[in-house]
Amino acid sequence: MTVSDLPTTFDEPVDLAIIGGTGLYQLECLKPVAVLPPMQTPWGATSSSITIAVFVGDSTTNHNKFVVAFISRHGVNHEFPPTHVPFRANIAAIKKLQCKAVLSFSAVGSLQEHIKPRDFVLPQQLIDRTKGIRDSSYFNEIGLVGHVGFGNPFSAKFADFIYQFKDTLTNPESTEPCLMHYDQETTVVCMEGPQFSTRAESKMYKMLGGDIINMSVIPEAKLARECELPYQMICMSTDYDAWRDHEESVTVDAVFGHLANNGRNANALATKIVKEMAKEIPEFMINGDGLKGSIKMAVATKADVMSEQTLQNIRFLFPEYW
Ligand SMILES: CSC[C@H]1O[C@H](OP(=O)(O)O)[C@H](O)[C@@H]1O
Ligand SMILES: Nc1ncnc2[nH]cnc12
Repeated sequence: MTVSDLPTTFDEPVDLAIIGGTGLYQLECLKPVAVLPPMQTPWGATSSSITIAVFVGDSTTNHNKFVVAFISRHGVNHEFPPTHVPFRANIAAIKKLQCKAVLSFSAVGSLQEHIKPRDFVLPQQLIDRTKGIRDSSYFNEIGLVGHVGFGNPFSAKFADFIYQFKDTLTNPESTEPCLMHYDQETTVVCMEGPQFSTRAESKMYKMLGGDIINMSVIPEAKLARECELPYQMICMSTDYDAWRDHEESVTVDAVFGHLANNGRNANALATKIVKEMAKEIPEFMINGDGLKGSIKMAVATKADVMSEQTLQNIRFLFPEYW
């Protein structure tokens, strides 16, 4: 059976959403059972079709079916630049599919000597340096106002879960091992792009406390939080950005030079994560990681003054609240 013969609908709830970024337009470890065409949402269509894969747990556990949905952030042919990725549609689709967490992959530049190209990083903090031109909220319009807590933008429980597989990473073309970096202070800077940073900007981001830099964690992380979804980004280092004066500043060639190894490691890591989740769904996915109910409290506008259109839109995300 080829991918085009697969069903284009899937009616069961999905457990985990995976978003692939630059160089990760599909995950080989996912054997698709359905491919949904780009989903239409009140915020437009998703950036790609949605691949559905099913994993079966082992007989020692009572949980025997685990469903994963995969979306390609930039489109499968990398059509959407970071500024124009339909982030709101992507996260709304993930919510509609009833996913319980979002695992996101991203190619990043390193702002620290000890984070080498091909290392992986699980950031826990972020600095937003985008330019305010992306649609970053579902609750930022006249007639619908919401203020959502974002002090801890990532899911530490999810990161803990991923970190147990740190030894999965390999680097067969080199004697240098690939490391996974994780602590509560590790910070990703998100810039607008699409151009890379100047050397002065790169040095400033280091001074601000940045460890890695990309162009896509904002607004993805904000929107996942607005959908009460535990969210963790796995950042895959590809370059040293522009702060090292003695070296050429980052180019797309440098980034692409590491994508194959990073892609292999992403597949290996995703396989471990999904297989382990299929054996036993982690607690943070069952209880919602402390986020359940937060949006009902965060939306300040009274439902009786919301327009029919507004209600229709938020019911797409939260039919249980409005
Ligand atoms: C081609 S390098 C810049 C590009 O790479 C990252 O993409 P993604 O996060 O989707 O892996 C970065 O955010 C930029 O969009
Ligand atoms: N140096 C860099 N800056 C921003 N995004 C990136 N993605 C990969 N490398 C990057």
